[in-house]
Amino acid sequence: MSDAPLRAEGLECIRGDRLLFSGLNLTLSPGQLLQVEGANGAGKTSLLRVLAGLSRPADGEVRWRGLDIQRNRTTYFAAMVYMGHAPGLKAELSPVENLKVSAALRDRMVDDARIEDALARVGLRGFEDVPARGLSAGQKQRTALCRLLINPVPLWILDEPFTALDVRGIALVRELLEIHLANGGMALMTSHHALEVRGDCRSLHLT
Ligand SMILES: Nc1ncnc2c1ncn2[C@@H]1O[C@H](COP(=O)(O)OP(=O)(O)OP(=O)(O)O)[C@@H](O)[C@H]1O
Repeated sequence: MSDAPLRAEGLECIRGDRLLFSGLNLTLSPGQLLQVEGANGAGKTSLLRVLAGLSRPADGEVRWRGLDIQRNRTTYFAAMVYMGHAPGLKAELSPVENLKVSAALRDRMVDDARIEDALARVGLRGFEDVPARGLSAGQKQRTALCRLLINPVPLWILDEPFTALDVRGIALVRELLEIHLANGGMALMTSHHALEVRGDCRSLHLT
C-alpha cells in the first residue's frame, strides 16, 4: 500500500436522481498531476468538490495524510488551494485587496510586494488597484491564479483553470503546474483543453 498523501476510496456521488459515479478510488502522490476528463455533465466538478471537501460523497471517504478530510477540515484546507469555475473575486475590491483577503482567510499575512510580484508574474502589472469589476474575464482568472503563487501549499485542485485565458495565459498555467510538480507538489485538474504537462501526469475518465 502506497503512502500517497491524498487517497479517495469508494466514492459515490449522486446529483438529483443521477448516479454520477460509484466505487471510485484514486491516490495522488508528490509530483503527480491527475487530470479528470469527461463530457459535459459527467461529474468532473462534482468529483473535484468532493475531493476539495466542499461537498460530501453519498458514500466513501477522502483522506489527506491518513485523516478523513471532513473530520480534519482545518488541516486539509491549510494544505490545499481550490480554484472553482468562477474566479471568486469580490467585485469592489482590487486584485491586491482580493488576494490579501484570500491570504487572510488562511491566517496568513502577505505583504504587498509579494502580491505585486505575483500579479506581475501573471501579466497584471498596472492593474493592481483596479476594482475586479473593471477587469476582463481573463484578467480575473489571472488574478485568481495568483492565489497559487502567494499561498504555497502542496495540493492544487483546479476546475477548468484555462477558462477565459488566452494562449499565453494557458502557457502560464502549464508552466506553474510544471514548477509545482517539479517541487513535489500535487495537482488535480479538470479541463476541456488537451494539455501536455511535463511530469508524472495521469488521467481519470468519467463516463
Ligand atoms: N446543484 C445541482 N443539483 C442537481 N444536479 C446537479 C447540480 N449541479 C450539477 N448537477 C448535475 O450533476 C451532473 C454533473 O455535473 P458536474 O458539474 O459535476 O459535471 P461536469 O463534468 O463538471 O460538467 P462540465 O464539463 O459541463 O463542467 C450534471 O448532470 C448536472 O446536471
